Amino acid sequence: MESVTLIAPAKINLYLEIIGNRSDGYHELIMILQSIDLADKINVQKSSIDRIRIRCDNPQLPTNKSNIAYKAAALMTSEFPEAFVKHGGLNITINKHIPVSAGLAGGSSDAAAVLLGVGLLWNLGLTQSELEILGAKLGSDVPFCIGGGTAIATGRGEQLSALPSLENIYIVLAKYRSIAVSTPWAYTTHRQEFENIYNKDTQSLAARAAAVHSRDIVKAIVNRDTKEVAQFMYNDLEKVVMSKYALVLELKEVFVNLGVLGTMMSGSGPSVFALCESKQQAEEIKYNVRKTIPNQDLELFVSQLIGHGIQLVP
Ligand SMILES: C[C@@](CO)(OP(=O)(O)O)[C@H](O)COP(=O)(O)OP(=O)(O)OC[C@H]1O[C@@H](n2ccc(N)nc2=O)[C@H](O)[C@@H]1O
Ligand SMILES: Nc1ncnc2c1ncn2[C@@H]1O[C@H](COP(=O)(O)OP(=O)(O)O)[C@@H](O)[C@H]1O
Repeated sequence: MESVTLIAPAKINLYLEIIGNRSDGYHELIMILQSIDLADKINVQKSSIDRIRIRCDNPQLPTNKSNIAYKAAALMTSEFPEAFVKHGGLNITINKHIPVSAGLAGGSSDAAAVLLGVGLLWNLGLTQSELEILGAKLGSDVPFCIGGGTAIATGRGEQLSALPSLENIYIVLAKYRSIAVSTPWAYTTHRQEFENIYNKDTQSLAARAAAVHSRDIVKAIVNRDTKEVAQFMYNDLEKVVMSKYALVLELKEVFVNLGVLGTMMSGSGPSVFALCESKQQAEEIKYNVRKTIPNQDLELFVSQLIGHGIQLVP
C-alpha cells in the first residue's frame, strides 16, 4: 500500500465540567464528547524523500512543524524508527472543512487520522488503545478522535469510556470566522474566576452546583432521550467566552428564540450548536438564523451526530 485516505470528523462537547486543577497545569474534567459528520479529508502517502511534508488547502494553517498533523507524523517516526527507515518519508495532504480554532477539535482529528494512516501504511498492527496512548502525547482530545462516537472523557480528557451511540440526531452549528478563542486562555480565565468568585460567593457556588448534571445527561444518552440530553447539556467554559465575546452569547439567544431543543457552546468555543428535532427542523433553524444574522462572517452548518471516529476511504 502506497497511500491511504481517511475521513477525520469534528467533535462537539455535549457536557464539559471542570472539576479541579492538576499539578501539571491542566484541569481535571468530566466531558461528554460527540463526533459529528463535519469532517476533514486526510491523505497519507509514502514518499521517496526521507522527510515529512504537509500540504493544506487552507492558507490560514501552517504547513511546517507546528501543524499538528506534522507532529503526529513526527511522533510515528520517533516511536517506530525502523519502520521509518524501511518505508521512507510521508506526504500528508489536508482538505480542511472543519472550522479552525472553533472548539471542534479539527486539528486533533487530523492528528488522529495521521496516526491511524501511518500505522496502516507501515503495517504496524496498532490497536485502538495503542493509538489512543500515542494520541494522548499530542493533545487531550486526540485519543477520543480516533474511535469517536459518543464517549465520556475524564482526566484531562484522554480517559475514555464509550457511551451508547447518539447517531441520526441533527444539529445546527454556528461559528463566526473572525472569532478565535485560545483554549489555554479559556481554562486560565475560568480558573481565575472560580477562585475569585465561586470560592467566596456561596450563591454562585450553589447556582453552579444546580447546573451540573453529568449523571443525568449520561442517563438521558443511555435512554436515547434527545429532549433530556438537550436539557442537561452544560459547559463550564461558556461563561468566560460569552463574557468576552457578546456575539457568541447572541448566537445562543437566537437559537433559544427559534425554539431549538437545546443549545450550547462547544469546548472552548466559539462554535455554538443547537440540538434539533429533525433534519427538516435543523434546515429551517439554519435558514432562520441566517435571516436574523445576515453577517457573512457567520458560518452555518447542518450536521449529524455520528457513531464513529476516523474512517478509511475505501
Ligand atoms: C476545550 C476542549 C474540550 O474538548 O477542546 P477544544 O475547545 O480545544 O476543541 C479540550 O479540553 C482541549 O483539548 P485539546 O485542544 O486537545 O487540549 P491540549 O492541546 O491538550 O491543551 C491545550 C491547552 O488547554 C488547556 N487544558 C486542556 C485540557 C485540560 N484538561 N486542561 C487544560 O487546562 C491547557 O492550557 C493546555 O495547554
Ligand atoms: N491540522 C490543523 N488543523 C487545525 N488547526 C491546526 C492544525 N495544525 C495546527 N493547528 C493550529 O491549532 C490551533 C487550534 O486549532 P483547532 O484544532 O482547529 O482548534 P479547536 O480544538 O479549538 O477546534 C490553531 O491555532 C491552528 O493554527
